[in-house]
Amino acid sequence: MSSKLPIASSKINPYRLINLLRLVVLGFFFQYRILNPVSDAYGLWMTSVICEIWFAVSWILDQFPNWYPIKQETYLDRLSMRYEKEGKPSELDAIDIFVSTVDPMKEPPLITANTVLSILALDYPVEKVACYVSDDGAAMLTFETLSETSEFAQKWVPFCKKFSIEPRVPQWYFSQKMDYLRNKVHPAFVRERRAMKREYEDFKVRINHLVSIVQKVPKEGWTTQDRTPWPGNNVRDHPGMIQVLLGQDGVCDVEGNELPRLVYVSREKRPGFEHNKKAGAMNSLVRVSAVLSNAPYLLNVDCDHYINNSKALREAMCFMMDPTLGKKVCYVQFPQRFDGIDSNDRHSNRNVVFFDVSNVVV
Ligand SMILES: O=c1ccn([C@@H]2O[C@H](COP(=O)(O)OP(=O)(O)O[C@H]3O[C@H](CO)[C@@H](O)[C@H](O)[C@H]3O)[C@@H](O)[C@H]2O)c(=O)[nH]1
Ligand SMILES: [Mn+2]
Repeated sequence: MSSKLPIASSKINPYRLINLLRLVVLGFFFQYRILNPVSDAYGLWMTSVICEIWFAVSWILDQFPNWYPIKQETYLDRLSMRYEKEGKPSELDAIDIFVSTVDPMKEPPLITANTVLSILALDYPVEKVACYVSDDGAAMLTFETLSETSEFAQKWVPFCKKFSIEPRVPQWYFSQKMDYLRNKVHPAFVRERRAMKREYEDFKVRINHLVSIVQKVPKEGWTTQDRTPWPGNNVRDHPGMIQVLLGQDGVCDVEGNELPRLVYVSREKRPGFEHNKKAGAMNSLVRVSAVLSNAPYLLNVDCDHYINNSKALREAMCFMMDPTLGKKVCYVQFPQRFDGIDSNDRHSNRNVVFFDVSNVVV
């Protein structure tokens, strides 16, 4: 196969035009209603009839995209062929991944740890992945959790890569009710899986222990292991904190392979300054990552958005690094799926149409 073939393809989406049309019609209608407020019964009747007609037309317009849906395809093998030539270092572009968290009591540390593990175990050249965790809660609990996570990753990452585990999120992987031996041919798999499950349970207990300790804050505030006070003891007034946890000093996994970089960041907070929530956190991560790894691409996830497909970065790069399509694409949005939905599904999280059908790549 020629390496000149496109690595992603995309057809024009007529939906944009239809939406524009709907907006224009709706705009005219509202303008008409505002200029001619109704007071009599006939006017009210007319309004409801117009609304009904409009919703019918609108529904018909909604059907068009189904007749000619936008179709996007990625070709992972071609991406590899083009940018990962045998005997040469990979030419895939580097990606900095941002994870944000605030309050470890509302966003449990075990969830953040799982998200980070799913990132560290991604199928992408390790030297091209850097994971930055923004802690807006300046919580020592989050810091300690990440430190434990970096230790556990040294076992979890090689296990995932050796046996092509999916998804690379221990909590979800071990709780799946499926035949985990399917397609597994390695004789050591069962043994190593059992050992890894035990390791994960130990890890979970260590994190639970950390969570239980922080329930009672000492009077003088937290102190770090070297007895210095934790700089984030005052959440609203503290200096910036940056700690590289993986990806330096030659820390390798248990098989001797390198791991992606993992960095803890808690931006400076001072009273009287607007911190702009997540957007502010993302801004400071852009600055920190620019100094440390400065990758040309960024991936942004919340602490509870774990990556459920180890090839996700490659999928996105098919669009970004395609010689023709890549020039027109500025971001790729991944569809969201929800786990642990309550039985009544109050927020309609099982409805995947919004993410799967109207998902956009612009
Ligand atoms: O001061 C803050 C406040 C929030 N966050 C983080 O921002 C993310 C989203 O905040 P959350 O309150 O959890 O909003 P959600 O409704 O759960 O998230 C959805 O809505 C957000 C706001 O539109 C988007 O940013 C998210 O990506 C999207 O998943 C979380 O990771 C937070 O940890 C910060 O880093 N700093
Ligand atoms: Mn959230």
